[in-house]
Amino acid sequence: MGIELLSPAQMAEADRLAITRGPFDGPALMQNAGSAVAREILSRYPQAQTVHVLAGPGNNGGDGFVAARLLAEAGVDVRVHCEGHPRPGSDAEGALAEMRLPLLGFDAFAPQASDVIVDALFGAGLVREIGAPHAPVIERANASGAPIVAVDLPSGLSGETGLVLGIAIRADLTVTFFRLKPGHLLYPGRDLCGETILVDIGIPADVLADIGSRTFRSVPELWRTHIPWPDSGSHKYARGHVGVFSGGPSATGAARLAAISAARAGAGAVTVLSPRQAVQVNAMHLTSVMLKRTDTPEEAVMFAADRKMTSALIGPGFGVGERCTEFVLALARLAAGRPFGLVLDADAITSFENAPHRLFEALAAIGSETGRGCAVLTPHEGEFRRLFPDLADAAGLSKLERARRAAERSHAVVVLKGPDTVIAAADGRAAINTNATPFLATAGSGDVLAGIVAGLLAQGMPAFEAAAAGVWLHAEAGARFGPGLIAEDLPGLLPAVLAGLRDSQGSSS
Ligand SMILES: NC(=O)C1=CN([C@@H]2O[C@H](COP(=O)(O)OP(=O)(O)OC[C@H]3O[C@@H](n4cnc5c(N)ncnc54)[C@H](OP(=O)(O)O)[C@@H]3O)[C@@H](O)[C@H]2O)[C@@H](O)CC1
Ligand SMILES: [K+]
Repeated sequence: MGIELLSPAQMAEADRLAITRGPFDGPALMQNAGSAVAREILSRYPQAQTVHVLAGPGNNGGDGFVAARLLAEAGVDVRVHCEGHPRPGSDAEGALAEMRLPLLGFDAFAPQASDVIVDALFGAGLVREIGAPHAPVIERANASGAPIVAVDLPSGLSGETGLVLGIAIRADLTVTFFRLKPGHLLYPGRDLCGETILVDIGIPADVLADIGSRTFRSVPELWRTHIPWPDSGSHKYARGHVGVFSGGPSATGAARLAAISAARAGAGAVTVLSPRQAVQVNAMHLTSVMLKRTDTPEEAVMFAADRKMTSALIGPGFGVGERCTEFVLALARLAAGRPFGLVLDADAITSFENAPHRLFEALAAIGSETGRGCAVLTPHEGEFRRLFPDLADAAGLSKLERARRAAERSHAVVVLKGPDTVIAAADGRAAINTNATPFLATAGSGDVLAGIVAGLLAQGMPAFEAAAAGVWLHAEAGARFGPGLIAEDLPGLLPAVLAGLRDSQGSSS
């Protein structure tokens, strides 16, 4: 299953290129698409009394006509509901001509819970909010209790944004073609799709080179080759040195959680940099992780240079305010002159709420050339809004696009967290993570994630890949533990997840 994600416009281009190059023309691709839908229905719902096919005015409807014909040929009672006629000369018109089943209007659509519904109203061509006569049909389908199989996308769901345009089908199964679209993975779209299966309909993969998608599913295939496995010659400082900044005496746990996570992600050495008042409490809880009293940005920078620190994490538990911004700006200056990964989370993000441009200017100076530093921001939605209020409030802008624009503006890799975490780089690449578990929504979980990313950066992993891998590793660890998970459990689960990754070189999920 390819890892590229295509917007509906890119998918239309893929169809067009495939038809131009062959071997399949438009009607043949439609035949392949419709027959995949019919095949799934026959194998999953052999007991269905009646299959209702809802067909729209475009080629999505055409897929529905093909499926209807094949199901009828297989002996299924099929009722096709449609209003209007496909565009003359379209592939859908050809599919309708071959079907030879009576066309029923939407008024005659009265499904029973024991039936199956095929939603072929709209797919990639949905361009505006759904109204009459389609909205009431969608409402009736959703209320019927019958399983719904969506062709390409649940109608009403934007394949580009994952958002609903007015009203949308709530499918049990979505059968889509060639490559997934962002809307299959971004919420609420992911919920509306039910199970999503991807079918090869004969579009050659080489059309992707012309389309140049820069959006991906974040699976190991995307970043596995950049994971920094040690070799026999690696000594501890060759595996990177991470500095994690601690808060005051009553806010030290977050830094320690992050520090141990960085170490579990493979960093050779990790130091907690602690203000004087918190040194005692940190010392009581650290063993392999080192501790350094650090009260000023100057001390931090000096220590980083002396001890060859290769990444730093600041924010978790640190405290919001001018002191935090000074540390961040000093670390950004440090990263501008050397290979150094800077991870900014929680309070390090919030501290710039009133002057985000100060942060963005500092991060711009880091640049993104090889051999220089890099920055990763790991906001949840609330923190994102503090730095990028206009993007957070832009109606109709997808999570993917918000993260992408934020990365471009901040000159950093942005990890916009949530059940569908998006990782975006300033150069336009973006990935959607898909292995999250709701059990990760627990205190301290974000500190662990930030620590893992800092640990990977310290070992020289490029920022976009390190951020994407960190999100995946964190989620995978959470999924393995399941119910009862607390953040403290996560670092200890990383070794098994990493070992699985190393042992499964070549697998794609
Ligand atoms: N040969 C191929 O190319 C292949 C294509 N394939 C299939 O084709 C699908 C894409 O087909 P498509 O481009 O025709 O788009 P589709 O989703 O059917 O809708 C377009 C129609 O809907 C209309 N419309 C839009 N929004 C509306 C609204 N809110 N309310 C009301 N009307 C609305 C729009 O009207 P218009 O904007 O033109 O007024 C237009 O008439 C793709 O998802 C896949 O299933 C596969 O078979 C593989 C081979
Ligand atoms: K559909």
